[in-house]
Formats: sequence, C-alpha cells, structure tokens
Amino acid sequence: ALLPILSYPDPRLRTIATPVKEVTAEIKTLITDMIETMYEAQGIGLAASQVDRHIQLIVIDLSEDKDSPRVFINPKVTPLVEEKQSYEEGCLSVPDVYDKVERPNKVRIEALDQDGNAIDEEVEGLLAVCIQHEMDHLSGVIFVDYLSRLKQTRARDKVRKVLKIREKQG
Ligand SMILES: O=C(O)C[C@@H](Cc1ccccc1)C(=O)SCC(=O)c1ccccc1
Ligand SMILES: [Zn+2]
Repeated sequence: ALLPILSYPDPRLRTIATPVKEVTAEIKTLITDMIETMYEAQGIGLAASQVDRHIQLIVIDLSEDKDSPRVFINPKVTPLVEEKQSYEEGCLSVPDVYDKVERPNKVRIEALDQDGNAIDEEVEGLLAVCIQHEMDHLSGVIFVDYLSRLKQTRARDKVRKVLKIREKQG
C-alpha cells in the first residue's frame, strides 16, 4: 500500500527513531509498503521516519530498473575517509528542492537485512551519500538543515507551493 510521506517542516520528521527489536510480520509489510511508496514517489531511498514510523528502518534502490531494493535495519554508519564530497541532494519530504551537501564519500555500513542477516559493507559514491541522508532522517535531521537560513526559508515556501498544487490536482 502507498504510505503518505511527511513534508518539511512537519515536526514529526524530527522524531528520533528507535531500534527494531524483532522483524515481525507487521514490519515486513511496512518494508513492502515503503519500497512501493519510494518507487511511486520516484525516490532512490526512503526512511521509516518519512512515513511517520519512528523505527530504525531504511530502504534504498539505486538500480536502473527499480528492481533491486535493499533494506537496512538498525543501521550504523562509520566514515572511512576524512575528505568530504559534495553531492546535489534531494528529499521526498522536501519536494522540488535540490542543493549541494558535503558528506564523507566512503563509509562502513553495519545493519541487519529483512531476514535478520548481518550487513557489514564499505560503500562509496551515491550509495554512501544516500545511506547517510537516510540515516539523518532516523535522527530527525533533514538535508536542508545543512543549508543557509535563507535557503531553508526558500525551501519551506517551495514545499508549501508544491503541496498546494498537489492538493488542486487531487
Ligand atoms: O528523501 C529521501 O530520503 C529520498 C531521497 C534520497 C536521496 C537522493 C539524493 C541524494 C541523497 C539522498 C531521494 O530519492 S530524492 C529524489 C531522487 O530520486 C534524487 C534526487 C537527487 C539525486 C538523485 C536522486
Ligand atoms: Zn530525504
């Protein structure tokens, strides 16, 4: 099922997500719904926080054919290099706003997958950027928080406009 995505500056996006204790059937359904919602919204990632579920769960799919989703439960990210790379980020909770954010380009990701198997990988490039962007969501951080006050104000105005247009489209 498609889930509603919270829009900036909704305060619920600032909630700190809690660890997943057990991958229940309900959580497996949530994972399926998040993947469907991510594809429909044309995103490459989605954090549970964005669909108002405050548990440490992320889905990502960087594939061309949108047919290889990855699930990260209770993820932990450790930067592996000092230098930062800047990347033009977007966010499904801040529609039509894109801006550069600097992040470490290579990170170690430790997590569980939906079957409870351990994930422990070194990743770089867009996957590293996306994982750090999603991890921020689980800590109540949104990428516009890294931008200037002026850009944050512009982002709020832009989201308001986009939501009005979407309302009219019904
Ligand atoms: O809001 C989200 O978490 C999804 C977000 C993930 C993300 C995209 C780009 C950089 C970091 C994190 C999106 O999928 S935004 C929409 C999108 O598909 C996209 C935007 C910019 C670059 C590449 C993809
Ligand atoms: Zn986002």
